[in-house]
Amino acid sequence: MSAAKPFVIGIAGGSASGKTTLARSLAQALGQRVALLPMDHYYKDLSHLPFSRRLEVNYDHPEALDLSLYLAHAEALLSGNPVEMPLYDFKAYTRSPRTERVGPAPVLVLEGLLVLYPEALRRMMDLKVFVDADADERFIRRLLRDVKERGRTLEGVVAQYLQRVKPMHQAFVEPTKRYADVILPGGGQNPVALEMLLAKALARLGEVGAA
Ligand SMILES: Nc1ncnc2c1ncn2[C@@H]1O[C@H](COP(=O)(O)OP(=O)(O)O)[C@@H](O)[C@H]1O
Ligand SMILES: Nc1ccn([C@@H]2O[C@H](COP(=O)(O)O)[C@@H](O)[C@H]2O)c(=O)n1
Repeated sequence: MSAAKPFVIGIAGGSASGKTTLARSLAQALGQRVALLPMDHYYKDLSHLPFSRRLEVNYDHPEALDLSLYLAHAEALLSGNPVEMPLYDFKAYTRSPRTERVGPAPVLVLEGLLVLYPEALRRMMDLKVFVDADADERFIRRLLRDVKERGRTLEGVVAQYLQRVKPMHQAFVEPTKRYADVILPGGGQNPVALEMLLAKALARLGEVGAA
């Protein structure tokens, strides 16, 4: 007997809106019942390019991501098969040589800047969430995070934000908000929103168990 189709939650939103925070809170609450596929790990492998050339890439354009591989991995998990998820190294601006095995689970969370961008991904989702936060708050969070965790400088974060992050957000990320079933204001630390998403996922798990 084949397993029931997973309940698929898509979590999109601008950079540093709180997508990862929300997805991790869901994963923590659901434990083994969740498979988490962060799109951040699916930036194209640029290990063939010298470091200086990697710095010139526009990482906020959909072309920077290996969306075909992301879609293939999401489809595999939806069909009950495990995947070897690439791991991305933000300090090296390329893929790490290591991968991480992600197994199928009753709840599949697809999280990332552009998860609502490809129609094929949207069609897979049972619940589409857009995490919203004011641009100034996102910028401040990103600045703190990128300097602390992603090996960036203050000047570098500011230049990248003005030249690429902001215009690409307006061109590719913000327009996907219209596809969302739920828009969560205030970022990824919204306990009421978390409770609501959990209730929806648990209700679906209950239905699956009863079938
Ligand atoms: N509601 C919030 N208030 C303040 N800081 C937050 C909030 N949500 C997330 N953060 C912090 O902002 C940074 C970016 O959050 P993250 O979840 O990584 O965003 P995203 O995945 O959307 O880029 C992290 O350092 C995180 O701890
Ligand atoms: N080498 C890279 C690859 C991506 N980025 C930035 O990551 C942002 C998306 O991740 P979030 O967790 O912030 O959603 C995106 O805005 C890219 O600019 C990077 O800086 N370097």
